Amino acid sequence: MSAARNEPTSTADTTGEPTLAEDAALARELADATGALLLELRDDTGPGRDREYRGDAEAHEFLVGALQRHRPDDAVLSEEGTQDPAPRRGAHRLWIVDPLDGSSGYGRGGDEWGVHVALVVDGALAAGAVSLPARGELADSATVAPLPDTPVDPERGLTITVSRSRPPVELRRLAAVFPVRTVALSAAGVKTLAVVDGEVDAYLHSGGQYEWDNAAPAAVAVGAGLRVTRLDGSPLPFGADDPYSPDLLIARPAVHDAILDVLLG
Ligand SMILES: Nc1ncnc2c1ncn2[C@@H]1O[C@H](COP(=O)(O)O)[C@@H](OP(=O)(O)O)[C@H]1O
Ligand SMILES: [Mg+2]
Repeated sequence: MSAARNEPTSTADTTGEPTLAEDAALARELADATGALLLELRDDTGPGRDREYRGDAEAHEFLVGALQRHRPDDAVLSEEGTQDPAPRRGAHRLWIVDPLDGSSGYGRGGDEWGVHVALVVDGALAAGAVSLPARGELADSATVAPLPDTPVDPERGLTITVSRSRPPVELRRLAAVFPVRTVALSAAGVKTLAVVDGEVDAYLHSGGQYEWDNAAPAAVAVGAGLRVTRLDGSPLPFGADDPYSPDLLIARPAVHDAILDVLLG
């Protein structure tokens, strides 16, 4: 992909590190630009595996190339990049990106796919953005609107979004305590923004994922005041040699507490 595509004009301050707001703005602009590339590619190709593979490869090439130009000193972990941990081990600043999350749905032609761009500083999530181009949604950790921490209504129960292909086994334990309605969606960013937008109460996943699947969604969710943890209540891992990420729960604090009370009780 050519470097002529619209990219942010801001660059890192050479006298010091970019601010979190600058990093969040860069994440947003690169997620948006990568999403525009994927929309164009989608419109130029027929549905199927070829579109899926080209989407993964071309989005990766564009996004990682742009990050290297804007933040040349930073390390990058991309789903489509090298899996060798040596170049990123111990990095002070590590970008974790999924150039195309929900790639099989992208190949088929639905709207449940997105672009994830996140920054981890010294092992802690610092900034991130999620673009859902086919849904016209774009959110970043610095400017996302806060979600009110409304208490759980025990009569109404909880609406929980889950993987379309791999729904979590924990649902059964929750359904024994609350009325639970599930909303199956593809792609981690799609599910997370459904929580951020207040369309559902929680996103629950178990059975595995990778850091690129949840880093940017988690950053946006935390920016909106949501709580993001593993199902045992511990923080999500970021920057490990093995990017496997076993499970997660994303919800506003009142809902997060109510769900963990059941799962840990
Ligand atoms: N059990 C599992 N093991 C590995 N990856 C998983 C997984 N469940 C979900 N994922 C990944 O998490 C992302 C969202 O999945 P889902 O839509 O099922 O919730 C997808 O990323 P990709 O589309 O980037 O591969 C998918 O591959
Ligand atoms: Mg993914």
